[in-house]
Amino acid sequence: MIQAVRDKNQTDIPDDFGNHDYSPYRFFPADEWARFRADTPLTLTADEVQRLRSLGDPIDLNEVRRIYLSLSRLLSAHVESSQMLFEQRKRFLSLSDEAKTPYVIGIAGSVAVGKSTTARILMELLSRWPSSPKVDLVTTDGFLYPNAVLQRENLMERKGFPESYDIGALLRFLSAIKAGKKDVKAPTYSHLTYDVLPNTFRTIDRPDILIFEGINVLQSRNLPADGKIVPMVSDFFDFSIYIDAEETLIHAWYVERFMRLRETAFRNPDSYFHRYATISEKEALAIAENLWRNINLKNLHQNILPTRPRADLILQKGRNHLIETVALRKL
Ligand SMILES: Nc1ncnc2c1ncn2[C@@H]1O[C@H](COP(=O)(O)OP(=O)(O)O)[C@@H](O)[C@H]1O
Ligand SMILES: CC(C)(COP(=O)(O)O)[C@@H](O)C(=O)NCCC(=O)O
Repeated sequence: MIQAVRDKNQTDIPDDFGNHDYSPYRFFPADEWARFRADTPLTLTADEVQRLRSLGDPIDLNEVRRIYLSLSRLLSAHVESSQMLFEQRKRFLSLSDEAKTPYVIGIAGSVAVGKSTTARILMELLSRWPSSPKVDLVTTDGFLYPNAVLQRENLMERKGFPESYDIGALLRFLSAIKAGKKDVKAPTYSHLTYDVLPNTFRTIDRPDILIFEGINVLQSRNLPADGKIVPMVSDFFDFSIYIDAEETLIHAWYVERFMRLRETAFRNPDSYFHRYATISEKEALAIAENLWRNINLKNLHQNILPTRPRADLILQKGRNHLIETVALRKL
């Protein structure tokens, strides 16, 4: 069974030139991957994992042990070597006042695939390594244009598509972070109001690691007609992760989450989706299916999945959000 998944995936992800004959990834079935945790201690408790997981994500301590301890060990090795290189370069160039810059990890994947849970678990685990006590997490939804702008530009049905983000603000944010600037402001988003929060920012002050999570973080931009070279979000990344699953599974997770939100968040009269808490189950299912098919699935096909081969590491999930295979870039 594992072998079948492995073989299928090996040809599923082509190399950078679209070649399906060999893959730039090395594929590890979850149980093999789990061995790389070596003697890394489990520093999270079952209660903490429960607090960190998103609605509908059944991740437990066993999954943290199986997948995330090895991953945090690998990432922390990357962070430590980049810190060592930074110190050596500083000595080599006799630079005494060079500001340390955060190590930036990007997390990409479809809506409802579970990016937030992965990001929060990694944040907690990485902050317990001595080399990176300060880890921050920023999500790209804060960089969406406000609903008023999306409505004016007829983009409400394109929320999450590249044109719905203020990409300039996003690049300015990452550029300030990577320049080692103090107190960089990150805009915030509310799933309750389904809108960016006006004049509400988080302050990011030179963390050791910044995790930057969102559906769009591995997208490249088309070159403008004037031939100017434009940066892309991933230019600021030191490491990137794509969370992957079969489309049918993500579809089910989206719809299940929508139906559970009807029992929880949508009951709040301030929720943008409050009206969906009171309609019949059949009507609500139709709305969820429609949102999935007309917005999120289209976005997955057109803009998210094509970025998967750009990731350094791919976590492939199966049923119940359990990770079955880890693909790590060899080159
Ligand atoms: N309409 C909503 N109301 C409240 N919370 C939501 C809503 N939609 C998504 N969320 C929450 O927002 C977070 C991000 O969701 P999403 O962007 O789909 O990414 P992912 O599922 O990959 O983390 C998740 O924790 C999810 O539970
Ligand atoms: C806000 C989102 C685009 C996710 O954005 P991200 O945090 O990945 O930048 C997504 O949750 C969303 O609202 N999609 C639009 C269709 C829907 O309501 O599901």
